[in-house]
Amino acid sequence: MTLRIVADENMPNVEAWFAPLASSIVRKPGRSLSSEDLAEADVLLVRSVTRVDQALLQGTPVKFVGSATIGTDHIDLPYLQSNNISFHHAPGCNAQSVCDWLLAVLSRLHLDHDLDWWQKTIGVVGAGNVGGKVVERLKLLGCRVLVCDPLRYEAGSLAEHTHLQTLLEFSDIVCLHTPHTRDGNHPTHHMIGQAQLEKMRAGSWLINAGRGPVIEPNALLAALSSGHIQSVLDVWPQEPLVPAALLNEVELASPHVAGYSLEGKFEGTRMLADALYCWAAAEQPAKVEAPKGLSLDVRAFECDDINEWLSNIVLAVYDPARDTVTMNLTAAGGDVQAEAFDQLRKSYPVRRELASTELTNIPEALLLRLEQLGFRC
Ligand SMILES: NC(=O)c1ccc[n+]([C@@H]2O[C@H](COP(=O)([O-])OP(=O)(O)OC[C@H]3O[C@@H](n4cnc5c(N)ncnc54)[C@H](O)[C@@H]3O)[C@@H](O)[C@H]2O)c1
Ligand SMILES: O=C(O)[C@H](O)[C@H](O)COP(=O)(O)O
Repeated sequence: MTLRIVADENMPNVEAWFAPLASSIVRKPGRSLSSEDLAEADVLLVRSVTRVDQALLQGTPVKFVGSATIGTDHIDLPYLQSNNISFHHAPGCNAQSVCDWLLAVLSRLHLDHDLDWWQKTIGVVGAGNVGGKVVERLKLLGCRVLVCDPLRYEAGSLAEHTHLQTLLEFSDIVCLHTPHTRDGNHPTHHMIGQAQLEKMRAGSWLINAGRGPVIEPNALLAALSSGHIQSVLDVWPQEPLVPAALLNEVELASPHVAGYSLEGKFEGTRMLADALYCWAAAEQPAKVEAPKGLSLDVRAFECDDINEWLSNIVLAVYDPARDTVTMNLTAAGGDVQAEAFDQLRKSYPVRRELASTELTNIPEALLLRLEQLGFRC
């Protein structure tokens, strides 16, 4: 079988994985993809910025859609199903990346705000691929963790569940890892509004790396500008627009890149390749391996305080302060416009995961803590 493939221009390794199956591979900017672009396509490979629905697909020959993401809120799944279009996504591909992003955020908050996060109560909302990994890692590191995921709890796949209101009331740090949903018994659209923000402890932290519209923007702005809470945002209520008023109030800001490790991106494409080769009943080519990661000499980051030392090592792999500076420079005192936001994501520098980093010169006193953070020592 040979297939005509149209793929988002920001998806890595498409040619390496798919060339043996393809008569053509055409790359397009995901946000402006139109049905004309798909007039001669059998396969469409997208990321989260392409709305895939009847308006895009009707009248096109597309029979397979793959999204190299965990989120599926950009896909009209019932339309695809009723039109016999095969759909596959990449659950879990970037879960480790988001978990590492969060550890980097906490490390930066430790250095800048004396936040001894490993001694705090951390509330994790949404315990799927990302939230599940985050919970496991934070518990290993000694945090007291409260978990809220009513869907998994009701399905019997979560042992402990704390109601959202209680979690907000008792957490020093709240991390959101839910999708954006409007239907069902537990929709997340504007799930965190004024009433929920008021419940949060004074001076606590709200971190969102799930989906922006889970938080009601006006209520967030009010809670931040009054100083009641502090916030770190990777995803934004009106994304891809980031209003200056909100950007100026958050402590750390990034352009929806928590899942953008090289490993996460590679894995997203690999999972779609698995699905497409299986669908086409064809034999897959050899795996495209991620290049070797960074090498760091642990002694080079030495400080008297072990926690500061550990934070410096995590931040040497990835420092969210860098993304914050870039967002603020892009905004230049105003809003980050949609095109600029997309450009930041498109040109995002290579970021590696903690587990791919080779550490040398590790003193015994740090070994266990480094392993608990996710380094392979
Ligand atoms: N910022 C990024 O770069 C990035 C990267 C990966 C994923 N994400 C987002 O984070 C979300 C989580 O990713 P994932 O891989 O864990 O997805 P997942 O589908 O594996 O898990 C989502 C979890 O949220 C739970 N959930 C749904 N509604 C809820 C509610 N009202 N309250 C509490 N929990 C609820 C679900 O039951 C599920 O367990 C994704 O849907 C995606 O939108 C963002
Ligand atoms: O849903 C996901 O997997 C993440 O939000 C993902 O990182 C989004 O990245 P994008 O597809 O927009 O490049």
